[in-house]
Amino acid sequence: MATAASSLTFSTSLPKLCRPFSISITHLPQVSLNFKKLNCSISSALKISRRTAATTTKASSMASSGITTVDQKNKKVVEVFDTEDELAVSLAKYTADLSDKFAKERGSFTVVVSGGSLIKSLRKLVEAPYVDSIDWSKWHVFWVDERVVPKDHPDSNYKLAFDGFLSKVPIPPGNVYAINDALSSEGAADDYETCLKHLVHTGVINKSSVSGFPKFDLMLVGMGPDGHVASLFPGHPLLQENQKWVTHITNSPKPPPGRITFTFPVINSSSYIALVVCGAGKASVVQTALGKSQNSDVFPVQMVSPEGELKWFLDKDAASKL
Ligand SMILES: O=C(O)[C@H](O)[C@@H](O)[C@H](O)[C@H](O)COP(=O)(O)O
Repeated sequence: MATAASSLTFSTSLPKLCRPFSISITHLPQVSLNFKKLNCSISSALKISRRTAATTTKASSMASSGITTVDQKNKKVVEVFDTEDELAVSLAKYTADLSDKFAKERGSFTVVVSGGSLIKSLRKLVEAPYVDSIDWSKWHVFWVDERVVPKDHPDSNYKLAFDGFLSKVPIPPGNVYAINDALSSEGAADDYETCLKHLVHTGVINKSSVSGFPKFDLMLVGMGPDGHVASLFPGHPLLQENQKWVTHITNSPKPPPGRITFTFPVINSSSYIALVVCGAGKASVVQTALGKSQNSDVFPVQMVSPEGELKWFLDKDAASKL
């Protein structure tokens, strides 16, 4: 495991983007919307089965542990856990399995994280058996969105991930791609996009043969109570961005206002997306996205439709209206 240090210098091999930076750490340290997929009833669209039993169960009883629903056509899986702790155990295994798969297949594993409660849900990865069994040297870590603040600021998604996860595993520092926080929001977004282009060019990040956008191996993302993902908020024009890989927002409804964010074409080119949603405050949006709600709003989370597999990790509170 990585050890704490009072001052760490992270550097990347990139001259322009993801420039080398220092941080002092005191304590250790194709947007084509497929509306056919949206608002469909789970009972009609998904094959529902118990993971641990051979019996078929009804959609209305989803809110109990170990129930998996599979939409084979759209490669969508919904799993509901009794507790967030059980969810975290399953999320760690899912991530570790994909790490093994991609490390073997392509010699690197490109992982994108969000901020928010997701980072806490990754805590089992830094425990046995995964902390010792995962080949962390193959990991390359990116942010699906970042607040444009210094890296040691309490609002920084980098700091959140570093304190809760990255400082506890031996990922090579040069494989951790933080934003250049010396730039404006617009400059940081352009800089991050140039960084991604370099890494696609050098083959670290795959490129989608379908969309032409970067194809990350795994995105681990949360969802806000308003249905936002990354920094793509309901009703915002950025939802329609279909050219840029990374864009910026200066009026985020969730503070702080200045952020960069991946666009939907990048998100939806992914091989795997784990959408991690916990808490009763998110149950209504989950119901609209996955259940029988008559709500005609289209939340950003409903625009998540990767080339590969989408897996929802829900706790029973978030699934309580299904
Ligand atoms: O920078 C951010 O604000 C996050 O990346 C954001 O997109 C987050 O993932 C969701 O808001 C869910 O956050 P919670 O899980 O904490 O509700």
